[in-house]
Amino acid sequence: MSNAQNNIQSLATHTPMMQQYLRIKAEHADTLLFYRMGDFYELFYDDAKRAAELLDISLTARGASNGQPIPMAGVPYHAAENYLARLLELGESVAICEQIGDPATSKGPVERQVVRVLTPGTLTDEALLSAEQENLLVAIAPGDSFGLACLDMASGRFSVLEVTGREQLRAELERLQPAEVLYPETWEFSERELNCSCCRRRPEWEFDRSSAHEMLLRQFQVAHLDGFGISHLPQAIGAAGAVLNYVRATQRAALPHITSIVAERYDDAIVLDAVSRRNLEIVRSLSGQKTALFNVLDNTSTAMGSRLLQRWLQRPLRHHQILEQRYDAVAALQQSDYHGIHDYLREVGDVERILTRIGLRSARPRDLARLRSAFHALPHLHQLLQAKALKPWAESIQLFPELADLLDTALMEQPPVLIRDGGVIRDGFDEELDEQRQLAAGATDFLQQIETRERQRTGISTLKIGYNKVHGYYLEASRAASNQIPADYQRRQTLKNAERYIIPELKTYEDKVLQSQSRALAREKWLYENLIEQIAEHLVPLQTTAKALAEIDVLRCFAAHANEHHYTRPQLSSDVQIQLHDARHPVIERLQTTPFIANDVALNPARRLLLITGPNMGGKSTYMRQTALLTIMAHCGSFVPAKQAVFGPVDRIFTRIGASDDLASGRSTFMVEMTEAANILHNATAQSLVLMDEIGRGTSTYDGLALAWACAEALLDNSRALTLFATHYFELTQTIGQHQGAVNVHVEATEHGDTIAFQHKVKDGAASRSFGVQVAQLAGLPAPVLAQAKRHLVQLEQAHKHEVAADQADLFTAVDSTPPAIEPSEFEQALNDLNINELTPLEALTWLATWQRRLK
Ligand SMILES: Nc1ncnc2c1ncn2[C@@H]1O[C@H](COP(=O)(O)OP(=O)(O)OP(=O)(O)O)[C@@H](O)[C@H]1O
Repeated sequence: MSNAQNNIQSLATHTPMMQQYLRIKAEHADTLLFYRMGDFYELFYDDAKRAAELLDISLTARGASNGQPIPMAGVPYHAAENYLARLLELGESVAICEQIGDPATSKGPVERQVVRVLTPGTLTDEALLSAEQENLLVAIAPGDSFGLACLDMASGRFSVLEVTGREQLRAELERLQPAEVLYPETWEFSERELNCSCCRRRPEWEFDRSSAHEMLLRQFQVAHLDGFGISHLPQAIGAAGAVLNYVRATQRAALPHITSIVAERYDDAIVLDAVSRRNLEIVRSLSGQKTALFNVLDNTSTAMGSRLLQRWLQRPLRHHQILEQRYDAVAALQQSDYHGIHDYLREVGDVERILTRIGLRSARPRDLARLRSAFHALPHLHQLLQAKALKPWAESIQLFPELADLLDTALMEQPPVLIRDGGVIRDGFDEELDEQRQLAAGATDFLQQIETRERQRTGISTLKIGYNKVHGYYLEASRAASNQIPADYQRRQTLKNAERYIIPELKTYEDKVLQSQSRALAREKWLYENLIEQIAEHLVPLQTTAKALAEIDVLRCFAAHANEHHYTRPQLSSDVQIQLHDARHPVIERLQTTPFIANDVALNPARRLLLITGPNMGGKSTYMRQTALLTIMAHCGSFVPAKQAVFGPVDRIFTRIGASDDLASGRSTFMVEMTEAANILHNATAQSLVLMDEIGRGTSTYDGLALAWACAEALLDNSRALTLFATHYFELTQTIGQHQGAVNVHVEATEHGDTIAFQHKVKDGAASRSFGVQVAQLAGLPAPVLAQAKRHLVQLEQAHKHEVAADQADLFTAVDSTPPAIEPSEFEQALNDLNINELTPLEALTWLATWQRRLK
């Protein structure tokens, strides 16, 4: 039991303020409570210890309550955002408890209330969010299938989906990368499976379908859910209910920016399992560096465009009609002034998130300033999007001239960050505000007149008027001038070198200044809220506009790549195939300084398995990966780096690339490899693209070869998937390579003496050798080890040949049996060079003894 819980049992023994704290804390047991005390947020007891540790701030004590010192840690109110961001990043949630009563009129502690609970998955504040990434809250409703609901709180995008089996669930979680996951408390599983650092058990009733249904109807103010196409997804509706329940509880406000919900169908997109997503380095690279496909493609103009590009890459669509529409748009944008569109989109900025803050009434003055520049950019953008193919987008973009006017007249040119101190609304916008401001300014002028007059009266040239919260307005003079102070001055404060005085006249004007200032501020806040209210009335068309702008941003980015890097419009076909002419790897061709060699790919039912052989470092993996990446790009609507590209239907992409131990789940390299292969063999269909890289290498040669052989056969005969199968088992070129539907291809390399040159060109036919030893030499393996390896290689190849001859089986005959040239060892060379005829017996013995010593 925590200290706080202990303490609440004996509330009466605490100070009144601690009683209030403990009562509020009891309702927020799992969250850190930021308790407002004047200019600080303070944390007490266990919260204080935890925050002190996580934030590296000092842990002190605040007085005592119930006879014990109270552990306390605090952060200044004005710097709280930084601390909050760090805590949320660490997966913590924070309840913000503000003073809502008036300290002047309160008896006992000022009334306080939790106004918001910040959790990693429900953030909307600009300072707490990363502009580059979506921040998703996902709820899982387990049952026969898994219902998933996913809310991007910062944009209001809400979607549901149902998947079957844990593998699909894992793949979706890998795609979504949620910031926070909710699940019913009765669900038995390991949180590790959820791929999220912040998992929360929620009461079962929050997932109840019928109350979820009711909540959704209320949220969208509709009579039934048919219009959203989610009625047939009962599990997912339960999950959506859990999301809404949670967000309501944490935000403590209406959620007007969540205006619809969409059903995603699992089969609408090319399915990528969790492993393949990671291996293909689509959005994140395995090394953590910015070398994923997304990093190369992302030259969007807005953060909302960049996030959309990630979403598209994570979920390549199978719907050819939508893809053709996107290709048409990219082609039209290629011909348009896409640099101009880029510049205007930069003016638009992250409208998507600003609109959410407008909806939640938490927008800041600079949000409105950015919205104003967006409104100014809209007519220009509209003008630039006149091409026929861009009509669907142009029609969704409205111009909002009346809101642009409103913001032009209402908002200062460069408003401050916060409305708190005013200075946001322009002069001339509101008569009453102007009047109060003039009064405040007039009184301030008068104060200045008093200062000048008093300087003359007293003869103290340094006399000046100042203000602080405790003493109000005062006149300050240096201590040296104290003998010149008139009798009507009343001393209020003594400083090291100065004295502060007040006079009755000053007090009168102080009241006037403060009153008019606070009236002006109150009026300004009211006007500001009104402004937000007026914009919020247009929330739905504004959101539609933002969505269209984000899509145009991504399509414009595709058009720029197509022009600048010679990408080609893909052709979509209803016949199963992937035909690429002169295709390049979109990432490697940009990152490496040497020229990239383009290659062809021809996969179709008659050529459904390409058995790729060739030297290490030859480019086998690159060739396979580029085929998958181009398939993904084409299915996002992007053009591709190739001279020609034709894609038939693709339902899934599977990869079995590279292997690493999965020590955490107790699986060895070989086990991981086989589990991934099993998944492919169970699930691949004739429309799947399968990449198999060196399957079987994790075990003994014959076991590995036998397994690779059997897997390739199963892919050819059962799944009939389009397969790229890279191997160093050359025996397979004679077995699988001759199978109907399979074709041998190889990456070219030429040997020059002891070294090897890679051509990286993929050609029909089988390769004969791996050149492993030569590649090892390039890698800097010590010369004696290399020489030894060459000798072993000859022995092994000869033994292998005899074995095969003995079995009279020609199946495993090495394609190239010429043993590589072997360099004599140093000893052999020395022996060879020895002229025995010229040696005395003693010299011969000495020579022998020297070599014996050396070899020992
Ligand atoms: N088509 C190409 N054009 C230019 N360079 C290439 C090409 N393909 C590969 N390379 C270069 O060769 C390197 C090795 O390629 P890759 O990893 O694909 O070889 P591999 O055949 O799979 O090797 P291994 O059998 O050792 O796994 C790449 O990192 C890249 O720098």
